[in-house]
Amino acid sequence: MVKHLEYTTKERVQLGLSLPVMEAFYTIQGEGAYTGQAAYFIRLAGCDVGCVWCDVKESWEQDKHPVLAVEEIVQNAKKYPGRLAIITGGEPLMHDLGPLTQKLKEEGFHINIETSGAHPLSGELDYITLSPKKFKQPVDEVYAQASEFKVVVYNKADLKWAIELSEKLSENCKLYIQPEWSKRAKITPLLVEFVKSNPEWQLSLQTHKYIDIP
Ligand SMILES: C[S@@+](CC[C@H](N)C(=O)[O-])C[C@H]1O[C@@H](n2cnc3c(N)ncnc32)[C@H](O)[C@@H]1O
Ligand SMILES: Nc1nc2[nH]cc(C(=O)O)c2c(=O)[nH]1
Ligand code: SF4
Ligand SMILES: [Mg+2]
Repeated sequence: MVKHLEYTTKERVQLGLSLPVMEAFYTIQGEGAYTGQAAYFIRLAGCDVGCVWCDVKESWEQDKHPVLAVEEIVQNAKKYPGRLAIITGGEPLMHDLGPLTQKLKEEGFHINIETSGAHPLSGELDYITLSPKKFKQPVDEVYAQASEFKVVVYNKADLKWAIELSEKLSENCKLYIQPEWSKRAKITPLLVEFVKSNPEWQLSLQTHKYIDIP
């Protein structure tokens, strides 16, 4: 019998050949060590972490967003002059990032990921931003591989939690604390004092929100 070579959409997503994309846009990285650099953001849909203060809750339900072939995602990225791609979500590690990152690499992209670390790594990633969540904690592999650790601080107790978790990171991982956006007026002054007392940590602000760009 002849084997079917055509995959269903569901099978293509399982293999990472196609991915659900909520949005993709060319902007400036607003957070962390790459702040200020032009970047093409690919926001994959689907998240099972459920942060109460998540600023993109529309991304959570995978089925509400179109599924695109990775070739199409990369063709769209290539329309812009920058060659920094940032894969975010939703939780991008819920998907197999092998085929997408392979195509991006073929086109000369440097690839960063924004992740909660709640699922194992996949694909070829140049820079891993781990932003841990109490709602579903990171797996050990992501702690070990993280380039940058970016803890969103919603209340004062989160600072103690950030220090405890940072024990699991590699020695050269950069450490950031970032105010939760709705609490920024109250929390930012605390974070300034924290960084002054703990200079191995740096302050990350969501600068894109202050200047009202995507
Ligand atoms: C929307 S998440 C998507 C990627 C991944 N799910 C994660 O949480 O890292 C992108 C970044 O925004 C941060 N973030 C989300 N909501 C935020 C908020 N209300 N205030 C500050 N940072 C927030 C996350 O912690 C993460 O670093
Ligand atoms: N400009 C800009 N920078 C960002 N850095 C991380 C973002 C994200 O939502 O993952 C983000 C975003 O949504 N916009
Ligand atoms: S893990 Fe990221 S996308 Fe998912 S709910 Fe938390 S902040 Fe939002
Ligand atoms: Mg964002």
